[in-house]
Amino acid sequence: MTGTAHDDFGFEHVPETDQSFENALAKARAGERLDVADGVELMTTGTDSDGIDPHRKELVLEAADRRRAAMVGDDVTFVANLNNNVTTACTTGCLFCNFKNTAHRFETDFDGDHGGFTKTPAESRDIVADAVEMGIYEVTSVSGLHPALVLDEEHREILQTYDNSPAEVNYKPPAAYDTDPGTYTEQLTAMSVDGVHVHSMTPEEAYHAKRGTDWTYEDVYHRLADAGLDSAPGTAAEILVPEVRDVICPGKIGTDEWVAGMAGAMDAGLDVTATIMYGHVENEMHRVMHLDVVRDLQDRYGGITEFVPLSFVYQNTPLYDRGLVTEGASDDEDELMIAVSRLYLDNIDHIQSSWVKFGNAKSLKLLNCGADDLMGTILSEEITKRAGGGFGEFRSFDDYVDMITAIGRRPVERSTDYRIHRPLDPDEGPHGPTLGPRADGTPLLDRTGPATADD
Ligand SMILES: C[S@@+](CC[C@H](N)C(=O)[O-])C[C@H]1O[C@@H](n2cnc3c(N)ncnc32)[C@H](O)[C@@H]1O
Ligand SMILES: Nc1c(NC[C@H](O)[C@H](O)[C@H](O)CO)[nH]c(=O)[nH]c1=O
Ligand SMILES: N[C@@H](Cc1ccc(O)cc1)C(=O)O
Ligand code: SF4
Repeated sequence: MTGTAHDDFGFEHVPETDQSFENALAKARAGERLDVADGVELMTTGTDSDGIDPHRKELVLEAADRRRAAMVGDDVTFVANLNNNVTTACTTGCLFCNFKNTAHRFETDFDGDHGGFTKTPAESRDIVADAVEMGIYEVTSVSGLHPALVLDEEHREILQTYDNSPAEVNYKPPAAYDTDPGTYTEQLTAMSVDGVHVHSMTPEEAYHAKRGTDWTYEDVYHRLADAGLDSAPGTAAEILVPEVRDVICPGKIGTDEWVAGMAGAMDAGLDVTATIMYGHVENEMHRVMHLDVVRDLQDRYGGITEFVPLSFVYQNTPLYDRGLVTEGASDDEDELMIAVSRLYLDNIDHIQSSWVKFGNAKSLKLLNCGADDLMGTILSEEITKRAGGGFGEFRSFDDYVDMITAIGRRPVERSTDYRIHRPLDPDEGPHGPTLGPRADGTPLLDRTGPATADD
């Protein structure tokens, strides 16, 4: 629990169990499957009152670090990717989010500024083409739920029949807006430059792409894949416990819907990632219940390539403005989140340390707490920056090699699906990506200015 007392929100689920810390740790060390009570003991270090026991914390981190080495070895991986988000216009109003701008401010007859952006498919294509030319091979794209965004023209026709109650399906025609974002399929096709891997369409976006129809998630993800989608990000997960979602994102799809969306993507043959966004109003019981939902999903489908703990960036968010939180997760909480994710998720190979959320120093430390992947070059960042995070928008391959060799590990370029690995030799250089359609080892150069110094 972060910056608030346990009972502030009257939560039914609290971090109390009958298990002992010692028993939970023994199970973790022996490689036995953990249950929720074990996870809570490890996440809280089993203390009676609020606060982490520093010695016990080290024991948990050590167990997770050993598990990481046994599961995936000592390599630290990363990708050459670009974030290209299509629009910040959104109607959902999540209280942790400052990425979005209220959608009605983008309407042609709105008198005022919206402070965000919408890109046409042609603009998306130009941005991706430029980055592919530089050597990237993955584009990650997540967007607000713009009322004019639909799956395709067939979907638009269906939504137009809701003439009398367009609000019910959250639809408005593109003509109502200054900029037409096109359809999801048009955007994905536009971004599929030279076979670049397109990582897009969270379950929340897939829900938007099927609103007002009886289409299944599997249908919709099939059609998205035909348009160029290669894998789906498991954001929108936040905390997969209803009583927490009721506080931080009451307008969002529920836990069961998120699970159904991810399952549909995997049924359609796509890889997915999974995330948790923690360090706001939730407690350690919620975090471990979330891990349990993700592990169960992976048991049934097996298509989750990596788990990404996203530490809440609080500064510019409604949760902070309204006094519902006073800060984000502490260093101890971040370390234990990564470590318990590694120990609990015995069926997911890769745990990502997100340098956007943690900065260089902490993201490297987390590679010794159970994480094995250090994200990507991204070239552009809007979610964290708008929420008040200051860790920059770019890491070059040379930065990656320097950082990873500094902690005595081997830097390895990977494909998005982790199927291709290319180790980089620190004694050579300068380093650039080689796995992209136009990647010949030429170093990626920052187009956004130098990364912000963060440590
Ligand atoms: C900004 S949304 C965009 C995609 C889509 N609208 C959705 O909700 O799935 C993507 C994710 O960013 C993460 N995010 C948003 N605001 C954040 C914040 N202040 N701190 C950390 N993560 C945040 C959340 O996990 C969210 O699901
Ligand atoms: N793009 C962001 C990611 N993760 C994307 C990673 O590069 C990931 O490894 C790949 O997309 C799939 O394997 N994580 C963040 O925390 N923030 C991003 O902006
Ligand atoms: N871009 C998202 C994070 C994200 C994207 C894709 C993933 O597969 C995982 C995480 C953020 O910054 O919050
Ligand atoms: S998290 Fe996604 S759905 Fe929620 S307000 Fe932000 S952009 Fe909209």
